[in-house]
Amino acid sequence: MPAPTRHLPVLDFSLLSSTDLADVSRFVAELRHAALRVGFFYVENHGVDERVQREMVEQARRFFRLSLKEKGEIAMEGSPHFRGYTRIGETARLRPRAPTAHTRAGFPSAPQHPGPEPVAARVERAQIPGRDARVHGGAVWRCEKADARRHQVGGVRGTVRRVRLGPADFVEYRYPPMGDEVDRPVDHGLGVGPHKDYGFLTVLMQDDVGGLQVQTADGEWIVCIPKIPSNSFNLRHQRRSSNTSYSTFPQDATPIPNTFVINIGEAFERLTQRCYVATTHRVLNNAAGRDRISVPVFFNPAVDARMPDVRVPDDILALAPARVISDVKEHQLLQDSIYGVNAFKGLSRSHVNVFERWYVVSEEGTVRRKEG
Ligand SMILES: O=C(O)CCC(=O)C(=O)O
Ligand SMILES: [Fe+2]
Repeated sequence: MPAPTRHLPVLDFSLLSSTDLADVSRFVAELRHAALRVGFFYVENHGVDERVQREMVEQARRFFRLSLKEKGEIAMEGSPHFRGYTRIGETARLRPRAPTAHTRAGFPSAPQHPGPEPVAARVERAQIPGRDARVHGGAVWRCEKADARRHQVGGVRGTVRRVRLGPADFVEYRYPPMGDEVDRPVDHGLGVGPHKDYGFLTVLMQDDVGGLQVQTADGEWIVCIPKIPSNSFNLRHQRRSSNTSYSTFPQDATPIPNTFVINIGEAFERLTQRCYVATTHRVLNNAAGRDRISVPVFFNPAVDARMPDVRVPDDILALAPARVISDVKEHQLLQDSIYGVNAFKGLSRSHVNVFERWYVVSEEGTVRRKEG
């Protein structure tokens, strides 16, 4: 098995639309390599207008600048489905030493469940000053383009299609810098601690501040410099790297303008019998003195979807990494075949206050909604 790579690959998404099949095959081969060996990669030439991306980040900034009172009106605590605003330090305040304690504010704004759920509906309809609904629509990555080609990526063609998808889960995050006087990060400096995403695929847009880090299969939190041979950005890094070790680099999925960062999640890992491993990642509060804004879109199975048992071809299984070291504990990983059961457990761990407000655990250990 080849050694795990220390570069985050950059994939040219436009190859997928090429009329030359060799381009398409190249893209698929690179995608397979990126998903198998790194679990994290950038895409460029994705077709989403830069103006829309800028507007999206601006919109998130505008949202986070609203008063705590305004944001509090759509606080997550009001939603049994873990939708809505979480303020800076909420998890840190509740469990300062817990690994889930971190310093960021978040606003998951897509409704998770169909049907009448008053708070989710309120969040969806909320009249947020300066918010332009068209930007939301435009910024969702054009996945259907990839889907239309239906290429076999590592022997799981058709498999993902057997799992019913939920609505894309759209979140805006703000990470204050270390030393922020008002929103002081917890001392360990984690904007969000080591974790794997729960679902299939995460497509992340980030501003230019940086702080996202990736853990390699050998357990190191390393330098993930993008590998773009023809790009001047990377040439700068390469020159600096000529006689230094990787670890002297900033250990970030360094922002590259006009790219998205993509990673696979635990649902994909489970579905492929851990052949494609969801990569552990974290975000550090930065020392740059500026807020960082990120906008991940999570593509997940529907909450009530059952993950099928899929036979992964032997030649693909043979490519699976023999051993992956991760800061995420095994027992926190997808154990249940119903996707939503796992997602619920994860959300309950991260948002203890929301869980305690809406749910009780019976003596036998079952969880149910509180009455009234
Ligand atoms: O903000 C980021 O860069 C990553 C966020 C993240 O990993 C998550 O919310 O799952
Ligand atoms: Fe994540």
